[in-house]
Amino acid sequence: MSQFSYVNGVLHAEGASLAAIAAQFGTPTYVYSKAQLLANYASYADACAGRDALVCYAMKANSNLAILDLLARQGAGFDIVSGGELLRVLAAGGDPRKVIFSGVGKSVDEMRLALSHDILCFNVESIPELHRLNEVAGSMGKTARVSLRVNPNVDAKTHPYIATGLKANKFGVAFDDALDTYRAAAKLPHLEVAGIDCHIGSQLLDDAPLLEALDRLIELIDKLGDEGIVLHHLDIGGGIGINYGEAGEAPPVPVGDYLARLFARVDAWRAERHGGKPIKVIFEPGRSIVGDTGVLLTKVEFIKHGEEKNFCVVDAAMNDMARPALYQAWMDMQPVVQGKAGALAYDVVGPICESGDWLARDRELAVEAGDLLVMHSAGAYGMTMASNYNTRGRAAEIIVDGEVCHVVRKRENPADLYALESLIK
Ligand SMILES: Cc1ncc(COP(=O)(O)O)c(C=O)c1O
Ligand SMILES: N[C@@H](CCCC[NH3+])C(=O)O
Repeated sequence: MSQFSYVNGVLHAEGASLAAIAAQFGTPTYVYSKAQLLANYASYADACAGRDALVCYAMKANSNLAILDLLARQGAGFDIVSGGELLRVLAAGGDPRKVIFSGVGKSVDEMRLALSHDILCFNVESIPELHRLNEVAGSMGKTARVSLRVNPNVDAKTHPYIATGLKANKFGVAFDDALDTYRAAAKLPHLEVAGIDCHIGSQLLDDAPLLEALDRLIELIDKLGDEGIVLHHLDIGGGIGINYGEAGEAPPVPVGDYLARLFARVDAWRAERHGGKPIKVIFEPGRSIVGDTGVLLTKVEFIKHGEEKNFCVVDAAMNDMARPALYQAWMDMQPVVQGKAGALAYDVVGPICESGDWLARDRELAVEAGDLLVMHSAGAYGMTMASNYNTRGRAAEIIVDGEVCHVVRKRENPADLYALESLIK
């Protein structure tokens, strides 16, 4: 059940009116529901209960400290892609020993930082990265636990910009090169070969490609076992996609069903071919944890009737939410107050000087200047991909808990944006 619903014609987040939030805190503002966040996390945690499994929330989806803290308290680990994200985990009180470090371009400094905090595992993506990590670990007198990100060459059937498991993508080690790469890793003195991982793409509504990727990883684990390379974990990467509300969208497979199928395969393989030996299963979900946890609340500045189109100009823009501009993503927009007559087809656009600055196109909306709109399912890859283009301060972020609103990030003001700049003396 969604935590965003209309009460007496006004959209609420849990028990808080979005109209009241806009009046008190201004717009644009990201508003998140704590109950939704915890329910989404529980859909993974419950399916993992009693198993050797770890949910490493992919914090690139939303890295607000308060969100990380809430998840850490539930026992979550974190999937990070930078030293900055590790520092966020630490600042939020997360456990670095439940952190896995993904990404194709880890710097020496980032490796040092992660090793000094004894993270669970580095998800390594290339041979040069293995050598760099071996050297850095050696120089610190440490051993780095590594997993190889294997590219299983499975078609994730998602938007080409967010498919990552095909041969043409920059990510991972080719499936056919994986054994040799493991052999090379096993010889390096300051590395401990601990796992195998993959991430075939984001916004997958069906679990069939994920299960196909699992089968390919298992195939490799068997071959590695034959050579005496025994893995401690297998990491299947990101989670299931979510619905954005577009007509004709297929529903996402329920997380519990996906995990049940995945664990059934793992169990059968362990019993039949892995000699019953244990293996930890790691998940890196992002969007399915935070996507429908948040909305972007925005105010209509002007209604503009162009020659060919009607424009609803709002105070949020592509700098606040880049997904439509980047991926032509369809995001649902609804008025905060229901029941107005006189709907017209509008393009909802922001104030930025780019034709790509649109949030929604050809939507039937009954709106006038001063009205409030929300963009639904904006909790993932919204604030984390926001920029300061046009010297626009980034939006405030609020977490609603029942009727209580917590400001978990203040709105940026222009002085914040040029605080690090200086004039030539
Ligand atoms: C390595 C890695 N893990 C996990 C994720 C999270 O994916 P999702 O938000 O689809 O669950 C991503 C993003 O696509 C990723 O690149
Ligand atoms: N940023 C993307 C998802 C890709 C995430 C990174 N692997 C989105 O908004 O859909």
